[in-house]
Amino acid sequence: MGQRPITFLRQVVALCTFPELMDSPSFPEDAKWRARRILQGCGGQSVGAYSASDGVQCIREDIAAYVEQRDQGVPANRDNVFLTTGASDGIMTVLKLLVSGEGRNRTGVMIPIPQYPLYSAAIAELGAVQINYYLDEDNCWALDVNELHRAYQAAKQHCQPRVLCIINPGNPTGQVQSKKCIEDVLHFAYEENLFVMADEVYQDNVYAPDCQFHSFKKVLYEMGPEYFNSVELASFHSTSKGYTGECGFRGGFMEIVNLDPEVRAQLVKLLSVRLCPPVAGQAAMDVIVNPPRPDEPSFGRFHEEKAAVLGALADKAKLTEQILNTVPGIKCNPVQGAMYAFPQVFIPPKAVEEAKALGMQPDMLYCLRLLEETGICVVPGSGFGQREGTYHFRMTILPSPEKLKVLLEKLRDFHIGFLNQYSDLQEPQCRVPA
Ligand SMILES: Cc1ncc(COP(=O)(O)O)c(C=O)c1O
Repeated sequence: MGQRPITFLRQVVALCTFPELMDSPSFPEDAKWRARRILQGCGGQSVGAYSASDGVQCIREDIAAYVEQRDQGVPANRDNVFLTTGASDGIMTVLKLLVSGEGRNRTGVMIPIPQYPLYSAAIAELGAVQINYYLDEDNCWALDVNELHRAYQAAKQHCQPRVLCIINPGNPTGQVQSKKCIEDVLHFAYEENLFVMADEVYQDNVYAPDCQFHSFKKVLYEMGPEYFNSVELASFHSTSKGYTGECGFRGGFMEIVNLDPEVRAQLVKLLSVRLCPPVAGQAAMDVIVNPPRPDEPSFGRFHEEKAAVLGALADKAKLTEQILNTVPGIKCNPVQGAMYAFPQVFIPPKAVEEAKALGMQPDMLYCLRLLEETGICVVPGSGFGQREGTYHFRMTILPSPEKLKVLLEKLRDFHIGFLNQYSDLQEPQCRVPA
């Protein structure tokens, strides 16, 4: 998408992978210092060696310190931190750990709809029961605790709901949940004895001025010791998102609190089977949790680059929402965070009929036609789940502002042409009130 890598991160990883560069004057001392420390942490002094299965110890310490600072002093312990191969690996491993039983005793996993499809795929692979709870599109994709109760009660008839997954900020929906909402969710999890999986990979991607990222861990702490010492919570982070976008490094971590020691032992065994996450990815994760400090030489450049990426993403989030909402028959909620817009599109009944005759979802027909006519690739809402009778697509806000504008204008022309072709001259209308 043309985003330039954060220099400091690449410098540290380059030094770790090719330590001869330590002698080069082109690399700043703070990058060398971090690389030396990481290499010392790797028993073999090389990122080409396996690390401990739960990750390089000094990186786990840096992560614990970062989480503690992020959460304004809420204690974090490196023993609860596990490096992972991207967040995906952590999410899959935790689900694997939690799913068991047969028939009515099979583990049920509550997931948001729309969801990031890793969850439905993992649930299918593990043979768990998927329990859908719907996000409220009319309320900026907020999570309503009444909907959690509804989904839980219905599912209890045929499985054992044990896990509650939340994605905040949301993919594909781009919402940032309020502190009150997180409190309600944690209260519900406490009451129903659910294991909470908080996917917080977009924690640095919050753009709306009236929104703020609240970690589930911090909110749990603020609810008091009864909650903080009992609710089982796994939170996930990654090098793939934020201002780094280093998804190819496959770096990530999870922090798990209140895990029973015997279950923890099983987790360590599961993690050990896959040896260790990529050590270069662990080094990249370390830079994110241990960036240059104000008294270090790379501080200025690092913060300039970080602010430029996040500032551009915020502008593009606004631009995407604004342009999409000028199109008749498209309604887009504010992109408060993450990296996507998930607008609702009106698909005329004639197009719906045609899609059905072709054996495909109407939004798939729409997205395929868009791809064929314009070369623009967006993902149909049916891939993420949506309320019956509504249609959406997901697009990223990642292209440069100039490119994004051109893409959105092409999309608008395509959409109007699509409506004209199928509409029988009726007024296009979205189900979501304008
Ligand atoms: C909500 C969410 N969770 C997890 C992931 C997986 O990220 P990773 O690259 O860290 O495995 C993604 C990737 O898009 C995501 O959007």
